[in-house]
Amino acid sequence: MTKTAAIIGGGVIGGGWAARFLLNGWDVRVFDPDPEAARKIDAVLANARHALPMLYDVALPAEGHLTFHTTLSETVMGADWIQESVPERLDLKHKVFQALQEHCDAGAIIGSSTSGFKPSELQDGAARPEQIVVTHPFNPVYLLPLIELVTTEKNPPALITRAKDILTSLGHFPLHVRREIDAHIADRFLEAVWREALWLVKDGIATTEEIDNAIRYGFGLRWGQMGLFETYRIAGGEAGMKHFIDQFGPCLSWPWTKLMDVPELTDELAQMIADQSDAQSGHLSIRELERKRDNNLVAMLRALRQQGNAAGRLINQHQQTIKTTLTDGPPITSARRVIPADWTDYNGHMNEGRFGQLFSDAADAVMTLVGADTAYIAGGLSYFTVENTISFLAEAHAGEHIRVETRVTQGEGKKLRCFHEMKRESDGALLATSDQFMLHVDLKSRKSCDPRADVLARVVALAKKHKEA
Ligand SMILES: NC(=O)C1=CN([C@@H]2O[C@H](COP(=O)(O)OP(=O)(O)OC[C@H]3O[C@@H](n4cnc5c(N)ncnc54)[C@H](O)[C@@H]3O)[C@@H](O)[C@H]2O)C=CC1
Ligand SMILES: C[N+](C)(C)CC(=O)CC(=O)[O-]
Repeated sequence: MTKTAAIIGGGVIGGGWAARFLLNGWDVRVFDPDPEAARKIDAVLANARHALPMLYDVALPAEGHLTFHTTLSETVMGADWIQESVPERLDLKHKVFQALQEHCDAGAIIGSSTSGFKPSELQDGAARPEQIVVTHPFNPVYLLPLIELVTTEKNPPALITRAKDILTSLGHFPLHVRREIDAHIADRFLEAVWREALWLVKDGIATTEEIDNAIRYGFGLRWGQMGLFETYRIAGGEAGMKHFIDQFGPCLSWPWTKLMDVPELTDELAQMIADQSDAQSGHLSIRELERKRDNNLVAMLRALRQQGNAAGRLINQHQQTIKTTLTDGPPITSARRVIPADWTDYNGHMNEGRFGQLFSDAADAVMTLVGADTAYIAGGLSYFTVENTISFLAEAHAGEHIRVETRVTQGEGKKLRCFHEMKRESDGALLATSDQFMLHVDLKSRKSCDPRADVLARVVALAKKHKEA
């Protein structure tokens, strides 16, 4: 049964949560008194629909239904997950929890997006404190995996486990913060870095752009794949972490940083920062900046997927849980996906090599269907493509949803031949075809041989069925 999420507060963060749930097949109800809320969520959704599917090599589940509601009761009634993302004011959050707990199921999980409040502060005075946890996301919520799940001893272990499972099923990485603390874990770092940056601007040491350059050309790249401690472990050389601490630890008490001291945010300082930021990025609208950020994030995350590391490993694991059903056809829908931005080239369209990749993925699906799957290959038998004729019929672009339809045109002995048609989902346009001829091989001798009897029987039956249809 389709699950339902209730989004309370549909601003920057609520919109991101709505997109994450919707694109993973949940129905989403939104409550936000702002008359502009639907328009704002639409804009976030447009970004999410462009970016999130590009992360995966398979199609995401069918989108859920999005509805807007004028009462809190209608929004939360029967919802499985309620995500509060109203402005960062404790009195407002208390008011919202009080009102929604009058109508929501006692078994529903209530997550708060709060950047800084501790869960015990949120639970204070609630009718059912055990339902309320902090689920602190990172912007853009639809792309960044981290959710800081902060709990108290009032939250039953079963609820915490369920919360982790649901977040994981959405492609998130739930980091369980077991001991609550103001601003959780990540925002404490972000604040420290931000404080230091404000000093550097105020003291005229660096502009906003120079500070951003110091991050994006250097340690920002390191942090994205190894974090802080693993990076510093390497920086200690062969002697490792202990040597690193001995060498650089004393610097922490030298006057390298202003540490806890916060510059007064006078109008003058705020204006200086705003002016520098305008000079740096004012030529792009917020939507253009978001699109640029999202495309960069997708490309970086896909690179991490290829290495099977950090957030990339998580996305690989999430993809395994997305169900794709292969049927005999004809035709077999052998691939369905979105074209990622990093598959396009200097001509502004999908590069020819990626057409080959897609047809190769389609052939893999046919192999799985006949039983020549990963276990079969690990056992030493497989198929090799020996001939492939591709016709390029129309351009394909980043963000387009496409599918490959395959007919098995020959299946006898060692021979397996497929005719693939790549189509655009939106209008059914035929983008390319591939006539692919494969031979069954023994991976040890690297010579052609007959398939295992059961695989051969399926290949023969499939070819017969497709010929007769
Ligand atoms: N913006 C960010 O980078 C991040 C924000 N957060 C947290 O997310 C929460 C929301 O922040 P943003 O989305 O940035 O704020 P926002 O100002 O963009 O959105 C807040 C939304 O809540 C709505 N709202 C106000 N009162 C409401 C009520 N009684 N019921 C329902 N909706 C109501 C507003 O109309 C607005 O659309 C805050 O707790 C914040 O700390 C967490 C992570 C990152
Ligand atoms: C600025 N902020 C404290 C609201 C930031 C966050 O909470 C997380 C983020 O997305 O950077």
